[in-house]
Amino acid sequence: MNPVVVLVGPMGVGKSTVGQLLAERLGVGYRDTDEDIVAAEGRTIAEIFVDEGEAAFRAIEKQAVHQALAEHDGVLALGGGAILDEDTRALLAGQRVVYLSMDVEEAVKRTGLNAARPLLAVNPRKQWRELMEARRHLYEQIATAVVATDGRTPEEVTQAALDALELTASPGGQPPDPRPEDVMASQVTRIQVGGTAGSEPYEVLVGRQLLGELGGLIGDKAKRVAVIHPEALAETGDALRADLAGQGFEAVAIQVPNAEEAKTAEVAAYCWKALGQSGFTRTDVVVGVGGGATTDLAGFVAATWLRGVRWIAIPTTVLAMVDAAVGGKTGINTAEGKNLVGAFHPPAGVLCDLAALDSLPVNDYVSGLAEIIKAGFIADPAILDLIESDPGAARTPAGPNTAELIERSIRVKAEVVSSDLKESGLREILNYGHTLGHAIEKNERYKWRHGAAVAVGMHFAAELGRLAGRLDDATADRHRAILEAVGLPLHYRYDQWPKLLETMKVDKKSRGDLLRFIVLDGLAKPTVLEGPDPAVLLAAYGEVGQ
Ligand SMILES: NC(=O)c1ccc[n+]([C@@H]2O[C@H](COP(=O)([O-])OP(=O)(O)OC[C@H]3O[C@@H](n4cnc5c(N)ncnc54)[C@H](O)[C@@H]3O)[C@@H](O)[C@H]2O)c1
Ligand SMILES: O=C(O)C(=O)C[C@@H](O)[C@H](O)[C@H](O)COP(=O)(O)O
Repeated sequence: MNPVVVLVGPMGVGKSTVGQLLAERLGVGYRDTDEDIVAAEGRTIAEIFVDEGEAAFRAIEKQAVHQALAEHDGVLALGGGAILDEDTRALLAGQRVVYLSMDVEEAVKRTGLNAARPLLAVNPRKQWRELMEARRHLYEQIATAVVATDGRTPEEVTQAALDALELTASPGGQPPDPRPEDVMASQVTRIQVGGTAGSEPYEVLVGRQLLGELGGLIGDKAKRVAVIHPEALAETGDALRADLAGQGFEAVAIQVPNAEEAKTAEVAAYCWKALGQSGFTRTDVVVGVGGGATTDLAGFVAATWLRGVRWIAIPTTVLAMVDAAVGGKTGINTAEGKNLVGAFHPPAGVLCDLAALDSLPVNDYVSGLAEIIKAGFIADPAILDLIESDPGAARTPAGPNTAELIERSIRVKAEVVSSDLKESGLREILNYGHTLGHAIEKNERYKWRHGAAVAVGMHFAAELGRLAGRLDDATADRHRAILEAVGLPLHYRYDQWPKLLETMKVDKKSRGDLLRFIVLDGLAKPTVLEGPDPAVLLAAYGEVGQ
């Protein structure tokens, strides 16, 4: 007999609450090995620890866990340290195991100085950090699904576990057959970028709990690590710095302004100064954690310091995950335009931890959908189908297709930049919607979200394609429908056209006086439209301007 689901994770993560909810939803029984121990011993776990010490408790626990694994066919929750035992881990291999995770701050918030939890009686933050460090890889080793609990209600965690395991709730019904082979999907996805056309290969990882990968990416040559983060992620930046310091690096956190305010020469100079003052050498490493503005800046700082040092991107917005952090375009804005100063400098690795998206404001989340939709129109129409199947769900990280949308979009970008890193041809297709989009951003002094401007820009590009006789009506109309359905804008001020046109003339795709736009010849058939008739351009803007 095997449990349908085994729940593991640190103490206080909510295994009992979620376990009972899961059991209810699956129509099976619930059992908790900590409760078994307390009932059999007639003492609390804290009392066993105090009376006999941890080793004796672990022996009692091992026996209780092995018995429950053999007897129980419902949902089984294990104590936080049960996985420390090698035989127990071996028994769990091949079973459906869900690791409920939480970060250290959340753990301290939930359990604090709770004396009933014997391992955390003093200095809880330090103890938690050590406990997590020691156990995280063991949880991950045996887990078939990892479900983050931070900021989620027990009901949301339960649903996430069901989704991750692809289990259907069947209240009162038969428990599903365990299908261990179908649960690996929740593991980390690795997408390779580069490795062709003379560029170094690197990986984009998509999943949860990925920070354990950071040390390996930094490598053993680095002595110093600079963590560049925006104001909004001050705690994350500092926690990363502290973790890296704990691993023996001289780690500094460099806080920069949120969003586009970070992409200036002044902020880049501030970062250079911080690197200079910390004695940053060629073997040291920059880590950029944040949205696309932060990763663009961090990559640029890494590209320019000592003419180029290693950097790692930890994107925390959907837009940065699917686009900005991948592909090595780094840069800053100037008063004259968007990204006018920059360098091609690919990262050594990209860690897309989906849990980061839970704290992202909805407007920033939706802004990222513009680049996902772009990837759909230029290369992978399945993306459009997924969004159209439930546009409301696409607006939130809890939607059922979030990981697939992100991974598909990254694959589009990875394929393009792998064959044309420096934009000598094919890579221009990634600029779909950006020619007008960037002009709008500049006109708004970079106060508009990038994705919103790109959405208007894609609407314009679709109308331009249609009026130039390239794009069929159905595909052009599909632009409006899908952008509108997810809540992205389609229109901009009509009276601004002369200014926008002037800005577009210095777009990076322009050659001399020749304006160049990416348009579609059909769905997923991007092409370049050179020197369009000014009357056609104005007519296309007539559809967009209001
Ligand atoms: N290099 C490229 O290839 C490329 C591609 C696409 C876009 N970009 C650039 O990316 C930028 C836009 O990136 P963006 O949409 O990620 O915006 P952003 O970086 O401005 O982030 C949006 C806001 O969310 C905050 N934030 C980030 N992560 C958060 C989180 N997890 N929780 C709460 N708040 C969070 C940020 O501090 C910021 O205030 C633009 O500058 C654009 O030009 C670059
Ligand atoms: O990676 C690319 O190439 C792109 O064009 C992706 C765009 O989504 C992105 O906004 C990029 O920063 C634009 O680059 P730019 O060269 O037009 O500034």
